Amino acid sequence: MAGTKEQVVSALREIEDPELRRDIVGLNMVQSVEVETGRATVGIKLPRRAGRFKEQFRAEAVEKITALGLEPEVSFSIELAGGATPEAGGTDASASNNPLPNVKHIIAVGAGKGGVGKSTVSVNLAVGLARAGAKVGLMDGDIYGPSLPTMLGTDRYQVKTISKMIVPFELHGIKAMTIGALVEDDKPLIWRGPMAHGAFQQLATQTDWGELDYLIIDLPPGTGDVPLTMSQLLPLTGAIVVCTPQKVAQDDAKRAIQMFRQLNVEVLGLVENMSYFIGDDGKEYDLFGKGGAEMLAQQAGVPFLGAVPINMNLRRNGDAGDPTANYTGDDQLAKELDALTRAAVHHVSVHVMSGAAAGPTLTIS
Ligand SMILES: Nc1ncnc2c1ncn2[C@@H]1O[C@H](COP(=O)(O)OP(=O)(O)OP(=O)(O)O)[C@@H](O)[C@H]1O
Repeated sequence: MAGTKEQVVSALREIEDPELRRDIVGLNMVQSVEVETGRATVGIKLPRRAGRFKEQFRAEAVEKITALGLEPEVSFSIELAGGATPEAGGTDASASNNPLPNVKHIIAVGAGKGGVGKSTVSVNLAVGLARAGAKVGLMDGDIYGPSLPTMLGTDRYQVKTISKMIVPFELHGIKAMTIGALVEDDKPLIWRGPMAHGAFQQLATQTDWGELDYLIIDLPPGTGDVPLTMSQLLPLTGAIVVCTPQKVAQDDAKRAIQMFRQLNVEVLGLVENMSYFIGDDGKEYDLFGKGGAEMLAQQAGVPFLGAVPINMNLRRNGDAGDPTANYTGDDQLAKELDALTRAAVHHVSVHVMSGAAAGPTLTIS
């Protein structure tokens, strides 16, 4: 006897999204299933991200339905909810007002407090994503105190422009640009509101980023002009907030989460940096009280992306402008950074799949 509708649904549950590692029924991709007179008609709706898996899903669905003794008819649609591309969070990355239409995901890395490791997380996330095969750009949005010239070693290179566009540095497998490369060394960077806006805008839109899977933006600490400019200018996928375990850092992180929410930017997750220290005796020391950020994440209802320990190689390689060495010279550190990268990608995907976030809608006057 030919299969029933329930059997078709349970067969479709065996088809897994290769990126999210969840089944297509659980991910709400299967929109309709009809079984009538020996024929199963299935409608599958894919978010744009998953469009490339269409033929793979079709082949699997056809095979499974045929095995149930039914004639398969499988149709697909690609989701562009309300004209917005879920790939760019709630905002419309294909709209004419998007200055970076060739960038799939823009992720800001912020912190309520200075010195907690925002730039360290930004750089290592960017390099980690690139090492996993993504096309990645890293923009130093910290226009007041750029760290990327040191952390990436860009000070060894000259900035070039072609047709008035800044050519980003290509190093450590990523493209990068920083205000530090455009101004004189050691000069204090004092920007009034409109100038800060202009500097950020120029870096974001006059750098020739080309096609990117991810553009990571390292923000200045705190809740000032730059995040506002950014949320007005760019269709962000979301933001990652970095904090250290101490109570004061968490209070500031709470403010940063609140700020992103007010700007209508999805908080993709919280990272606890300088979480603990592993001594030469192999013991773990919780210098600052590990675990606070995870609790804060729970309270604030945001994902916890992971903990990065205090690690001397991380500091040394940061000072030497060699982030690649974090992934090649210290297995434990590489494992921790890889886990962080994977968690970030996972939460980007989950957020994009949900298509839930309303993106920034303000425009610059
Ligand atoms: N987990 C860590 N282990 C060891 N050193 C670290 C770690 N995280 C950051 N550092 C070091 O601490 C210093 C400050 O880090 P970083 O510049 O990333 O912080 P930030 O939050 O971006 O600072 P700012 O507020 O100045 O922008 C750097 O020298 C960096 O190498």
